Amino acid sequence: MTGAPWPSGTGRQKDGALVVGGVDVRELAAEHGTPAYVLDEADFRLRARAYRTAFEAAFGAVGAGVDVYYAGKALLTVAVARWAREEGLRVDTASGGELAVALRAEVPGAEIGLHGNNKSDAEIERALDAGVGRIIVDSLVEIERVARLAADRGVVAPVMVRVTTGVHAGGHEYIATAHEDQKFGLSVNPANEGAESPAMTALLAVLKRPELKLLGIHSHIGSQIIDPDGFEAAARVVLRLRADLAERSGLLVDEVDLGGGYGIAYLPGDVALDPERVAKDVAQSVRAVCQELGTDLPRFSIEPGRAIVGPAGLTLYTVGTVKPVTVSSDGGADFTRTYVSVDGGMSDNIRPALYGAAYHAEVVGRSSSAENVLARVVGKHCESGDIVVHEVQLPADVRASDLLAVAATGAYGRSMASNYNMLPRPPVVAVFDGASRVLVRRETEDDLLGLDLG
Ligand SMILES: Cc1ncc(COP(=O)(O)O)c(C=O)c1O
Ligand SMILES: N[C@@H](CCCC[NH3+])C(=O)O
Repeated sequence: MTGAPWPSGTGRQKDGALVVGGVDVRELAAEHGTPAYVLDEADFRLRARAYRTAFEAAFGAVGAGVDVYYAGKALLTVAVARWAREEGLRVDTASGGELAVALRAEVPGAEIGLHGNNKSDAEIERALDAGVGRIIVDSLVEIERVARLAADRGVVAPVMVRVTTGVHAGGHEYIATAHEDQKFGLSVNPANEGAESPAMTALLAVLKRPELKLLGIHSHIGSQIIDPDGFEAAARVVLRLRADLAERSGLLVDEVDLGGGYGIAYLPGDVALDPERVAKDVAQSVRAVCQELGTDLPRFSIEPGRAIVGPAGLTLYTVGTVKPVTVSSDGGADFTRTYVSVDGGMSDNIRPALYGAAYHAEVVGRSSSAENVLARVVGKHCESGDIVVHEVQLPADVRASDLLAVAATGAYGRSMASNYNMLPRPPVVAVFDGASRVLVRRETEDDLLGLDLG
């Protein structure tokens, strides 16, 4: 077993045990316990480099520069932020907490972006004090607040305006972000015919404030996108808005950010978005649009998160209760589904419950010559929707104390984890070149009880 959806270089030993980053998962389980998030450092670096080099090459070829920001919301630890930076990426943050991690990792402020549809004054102040390279503003009221807080400090805040292009893309309604009826950004479409669009109003409002420097326009259309057409469509809308703004104000802004959203393989046989292909397609289309509009090419940036860290991670669990359940099906024959319970669940991966996300799992501590059976991997929470993998074929002899790994959990697993049912959150363990290292330690009951003041 090698290749997607597992980290590159993952394979089986002769006795059937899975090896990731050169480390046998049985060793990982013995040393760090389960459940554990395992992160293949080499795979992360490979993907970070692949995105940077693909976009630099494609955009360079059409005469445009590009910066790649790693979207920290997918998974941000101090080491991960350092890896991103060492691979030539900047870091995109979406809260004061993420900003704190990036700063702890000594990412220079100038290489950090701050997002958020509801930033607090404290978060904006922290960003200004850290000298972040850009604050992506999300509303008219925020423009006024950033300007006021910058004025208090006697600084000029570099800002981008997040716009919604109306391009609908992404794997699930909750992760599509550029349609009209949701909370992010300012629409490029006017509320009434002939009126000014909220996006244009915001851009002009920024230009009026001497405490703000308008760097450019930002668009993020959604997440887990497999068809690159959405990026091209959104780029076209943003470049047109940029040209309209130049006509209105005389200023052709320098930068355009196309956001993140690059899709990955979750299941065997899934095809991930190819960074080289999407970079080439988008670069060629932005050159064509700029030619049509008669404008110079801006500097571009992108913000991939999932595509860098998702496939680099897997979650290692120990199997507990195994229960065959007879399922009666409407009109068809009854069938048996084997419920395989593991020692984590929706607290370490909420994505199946939240988005109906599909994952792949294998028994990884041994080989088995048993036939496969239809299985459902479930967690240990008090919730019937606590499903880790809806449907997967597992060997019929799957049993308590087996190690089970779920692939492609690097993104939005740990970062969206909770303590539901007072479960301590699992550690993040990096593997590299035959050795493992804890990046974030396992929580303990004392950690949780320490928050409870009685
Ligand atoms: C503004 C912004 N940038 C980047 C990302 C990262 O997205 P992904 O992890 O899908 O690349 C997101 C999340 O969807 C986002 O909201
Ligand atoms: N959390 C989402 C990604 C989108 C969030 C960022 N806007 C997921 O797990 O797929």
